[in-house]
Order: sequence, then structure tokens, then C-alpha cells
Amino acid sequence: MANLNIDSVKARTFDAIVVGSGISGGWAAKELTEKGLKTLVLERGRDVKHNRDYPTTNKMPYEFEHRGQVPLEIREKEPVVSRCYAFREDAMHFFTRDSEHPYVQEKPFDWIRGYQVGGKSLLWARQTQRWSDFDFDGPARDGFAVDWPIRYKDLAPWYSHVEKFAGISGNSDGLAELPDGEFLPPYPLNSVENYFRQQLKTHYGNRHVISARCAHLSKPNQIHFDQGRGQCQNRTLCQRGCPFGGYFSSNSSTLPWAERTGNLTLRPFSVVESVIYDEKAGKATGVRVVDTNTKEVIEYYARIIFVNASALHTNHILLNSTSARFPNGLGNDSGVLGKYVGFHNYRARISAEYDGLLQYATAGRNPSDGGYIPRFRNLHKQETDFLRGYAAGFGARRYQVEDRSGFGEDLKQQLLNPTWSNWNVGSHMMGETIPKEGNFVGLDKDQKDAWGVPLLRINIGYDDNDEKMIKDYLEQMTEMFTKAGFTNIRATDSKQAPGLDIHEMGGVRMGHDPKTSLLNKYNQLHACQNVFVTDGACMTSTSTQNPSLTYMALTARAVDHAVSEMKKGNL
Ligand SMILES: Cc1cc2nc3c(=O)[nH]c(=O)nc-3n(C[C@H](O)[C@H](O)[C@H](O)COP(=O)(O)OP(=O)(O)OC[C@H]3O[C@@H](n4cnc5c(N)ncnc54)[C@H](O)[C@@H]3O)c2cc1C
Repeated sequence: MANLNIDSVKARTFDAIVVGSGISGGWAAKELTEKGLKTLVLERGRDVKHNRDYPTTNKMPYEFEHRGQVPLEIREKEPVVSRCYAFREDAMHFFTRDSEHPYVQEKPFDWIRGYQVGGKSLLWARQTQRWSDFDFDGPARDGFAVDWPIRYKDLAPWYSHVEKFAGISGNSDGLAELPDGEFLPPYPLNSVENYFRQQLKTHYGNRHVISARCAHLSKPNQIHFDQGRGQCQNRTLCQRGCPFGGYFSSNSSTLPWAERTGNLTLRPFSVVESVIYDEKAGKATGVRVVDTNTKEVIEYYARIIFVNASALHTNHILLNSTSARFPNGLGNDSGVLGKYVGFHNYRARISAEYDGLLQYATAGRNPSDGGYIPRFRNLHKQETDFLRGYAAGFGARRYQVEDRSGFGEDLKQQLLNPTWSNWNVGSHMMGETIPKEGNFVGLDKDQKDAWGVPLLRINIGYDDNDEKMIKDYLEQMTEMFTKAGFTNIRATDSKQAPGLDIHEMGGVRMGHDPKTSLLNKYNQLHACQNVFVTDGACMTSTSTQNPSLTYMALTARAVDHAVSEMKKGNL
């Protein structure tokens, strides 16, 4: 235990503590420091400074020892993280290794993590869609989980707030199921993506392909230049860290912004082991940290604490924060802490070819990844034998084909004059899952990690609803592809374990009733109101949209509430 003299305690006391420096923690840091609070951000991993710590960002393909591939030896040693599509030689250093940070899989769960300043914000695919009331109304309408204590109108101004700062490219598409936002110019659909959009309009009316909305500066505004960021150069090497700040990450955007206020203290190499609860005061007073270099246990204190360690880590920390008042984890009067975890069902994919529009090809790269098909199933009425629905990605590409047969002048001419393939089209499913009591995480009774924290046990699986949804997606997409004249249609169910979607949510859910939920409508623990959770752990249901934009908006909204309550003397 650190020296407990008064000066030492003072040096370890802040207005606010944020646990985790990823997408949601970065936002908490920005908002808190801007509002004048001396804020300590605790991050378990190493520091990663924008640009300085992007070692591969300007490397050419031939400069990688394994030409971009992950060596077999590493894949065998790290089977979970190796299954993530972005775990490649150019970005391996931003992923957490399974072998170094074990957890217990009661059921197979591919837990993809990024322990460093910036968390997974360095690695994400930057897809950003608002939720609508079709999502916030979902549990109440379809009778699962608990009712969300907020609706779209509560979050809409906060979506605008974060979109303007982060920079989101997209079109105003006028769809109730996917509200429009504060957009920078969209990345256009190519000719076949546009063709498919028209085909869906003709054949269905209510099914749409839109330009994918993504956190890229297609045309920066002054607020982005003020952050030191510049226009996206369409390199599509984002997972290496972007030297232009062309896509949004904590490292390029929120953290340096917070630092400039003079109110930020960032402490890497700091595993938050638990939140300290003061029985007499009836509130949390700080957090207990293990320094990963020295193994020293240090306490830090603050009036408010934002836990933003990413969904399952936040569950982990709260479960490990026990006291006489909360023997089963901080704020866990209801007994639902760690339960009702959801995720996104990414198992199904479909691909095909199209031999029309061959007078067109694509040039350059599209960082937005093409098209997005918003959810169309069970929107206005229940029309299938499963609950909820799915969104889908949609993209079309042509490849240059080089004939490498032959010798000499013939070979040279073939290589100099490549031909184009047919169009290859593909789509992947992003299905909503139903959070259930049986999908839960807990602490292992015996095994501990290197810092003495009990290992997390993960018990999360698919259910019958998910299986029916996969079948429906594959049938519907096959029908849509057939109607569009696509051929050689190949539908696959990867059977991948949950986790690879990297959208795990819940366990510390929001709700009206303290008997069935942990957090109120401002993301405060019902039973310990100076602790806020605004990462994926707070999510009552999962929707079909990518979740990170919603975490950002919830975080900014919760900080605004926290600071106004502090000013009133309520916290
Ligand atoms: C390849 C990939 C593609 C993705 N694509 C998208 C996408 O297109 N759209 C989308 O919305 N989302 C996407 N995601 C998911 C997105 O990255 C996460 O939703 C988002 O980063 C979650 O933010 P967070 O703040 O909750 O967690 P993180 O960004 O993971 O940050 C959590 C931080 O907390 C730290 N931490 C954990 N435990 C502790 C502890 N005990 N003490 C101190 N610090 C701790 C971690 O080291 C980490 O830095 C993708 C993720 C990946 C990896």
C-alpha cells in the first residue's frame, strides 16, 4: 500500500476518475476535462501516442517480414485473437494476446481486446449508425430484457454532439429506422452497389442500400483541424493507426483534446482491480489499482468515477468490487450484475458474381467499406418466427486478373495488360441477439491473473432465435441476389463463436427499476450514484447497429448530468 500521508493522498485525489482510455473512456475524459474537472484516466496497457507509436503506419508491403501474414507459430499460440480478421502483421501489436491474458470459456467465446491507451479505438472498423426508437422500444415491444429508460429523443442531441466532433461521413437517407446525423460528405456507392440499391427499391420498396456511415474525415471541418487531424487519404491502412488522424480514435482526437485543457492526468500500466466503496459515506470514494510494472497496489480517489473498461472488463471490475454493503459486486442489489449479456450475430455471409455493368470498374479505395442495408425485418410488425432482425453490409468489387503463365515477351505483355474479373458481390449479417439471464459472466473462484485479480468466466452462447435469424438472412439475401441477377450465389454459416463480432454488450444494464437493472437513465448505478458506466456494459439490448457511436453519445450525456449534479451538490 502506498504511503498514506496527507500529501500523498492529495496527490492521488482528483475530481473524476475514468477507468479505460478506449472509445468511451476517451469521450469521458474529453467531456470531464472540458468542463473543468481534474480527471485521472487509468489505463491497464501501455501508452500509445498519436503518430509516435504507430510503427507500421508508413511501411510498404515488402517491408513486413511475413508480407503482412501472421506466422503459424503465433497463430497456434494465440488461437482466439488470430481469428480476428484485423489481427495481421501490420496491427498485431495493438491486440491483446490470449496466452498473456487468459480467461475462462465456459462456452467458446472469442474475446478480442486491445490493452493500450486508445483501446480498440485504434482497431475498429469505424462503422457508425445511430439507433432509432425501433431499437430503444424493442424490449418493451417484444417482451424481453427490460424497458430502456431512455428513448431516441433523449440521445439525439448527444449523437449530434459527438458526430460533429468525431467526424462521421454519410448521407441523409430519411429512414426512420436509421436516423440521419451530422454528416460529412458520404463515400459514394459504386455502380454495382448502386444497381443493387435500385433493384431492392424495385422489388421490395422497403429494403435499402445506403452508403455506409463511418467515422472518417471525408471533408474535415475546422473542429477537426483544431484537433490536429486532416482529411482521410483513403489508404485503408487504418488498423495501423492513421498519421493524418483521418479516422476517429481516442489517440488522435479525444485524448489529445483532453490533454490540452491541462486537466488530464493519464496513467498507463494501471490495472483497476476494484472500485472502493465507503460504507459510512454510502458512495464510492476511488479505485484500487495494481501497477503492472511494479505490482504495487495504489488507491486513487475522486468524487465521481466513470467505468469505461469495455463491456466485459467493466463487469469484471464491478463484480470484483465487493464490500459489506455489496457482497456480490458494486451496486448489485438486483443480482443481475454480469447477466443479460448480448452481442451481435455475425455468423452468416453470402457472396456471388455479377456479369453486368462490365463497362465500369472501381479505382482507388473506399474506407467506408461500401454499402449498408439497414434492418428491414420485423420493423413495423412481427413477420417472422424469430424476434428482432438484422442489418447487413453489402459491397461489390472487381479485381485485376494477371495471367502469369508463359515466358518472355508474352508474359510481360500479360502482366502489363491485366484484365478485370466479373463483379464479386458480398454481404454479411449483423443480427440482434436477445440478452438472457443465461448469457452471463462471473469471477473464477480459484484462478487469478498476474495481478491477483480473479479470472473472468464467460458463459455466452447462441440460441434458437439466432439460428432462425441466420436461416432467414441467408434465404432473404439469396432471394434478393437472385432478383438482382447475381449468379454463383454461395451462402455460408461460419458457426463462429460469439465474441468475434466484438460487440459484446450488457451485464450492467440500464433500466427504470433497481430490482431488475443496475443503472438509471443517466448511467449512474442505482445504488451508488457517483459511479457511472457508459461503455457497452450499460446496454439493455443490442440493436443491429454498430454500437460505439451510442457509447460515445451516452458518455457525453452522462458526463453532462454528472457535472450538473456535482454543481448542485448532489454528488
Ligand atoms: C477489428 C474491430 C472492428 C470493430 N469495428 C467496429 C465498428 O465498425 N463499429 C463499432 O461501433 N465498433 C466496432 N468495433 C468495436 C469497438 O472497437 C468497441 O465497441 C469500442 O472500442 C468499445 O469502446 P470501449 O471504450 O468500451 O472499450 P475499448 O475501446 O476496448 O477501451 C477499453 C480500455 O479499457 C482498458 N481496460 C480494460 N480493463 C481495465 C482495467 N481493469 N483497468 C484499467 N484499464 C482497463 C483497456 O485496456 C482499453 O484500453 C470493432 C472492434 C474491433 C477490434
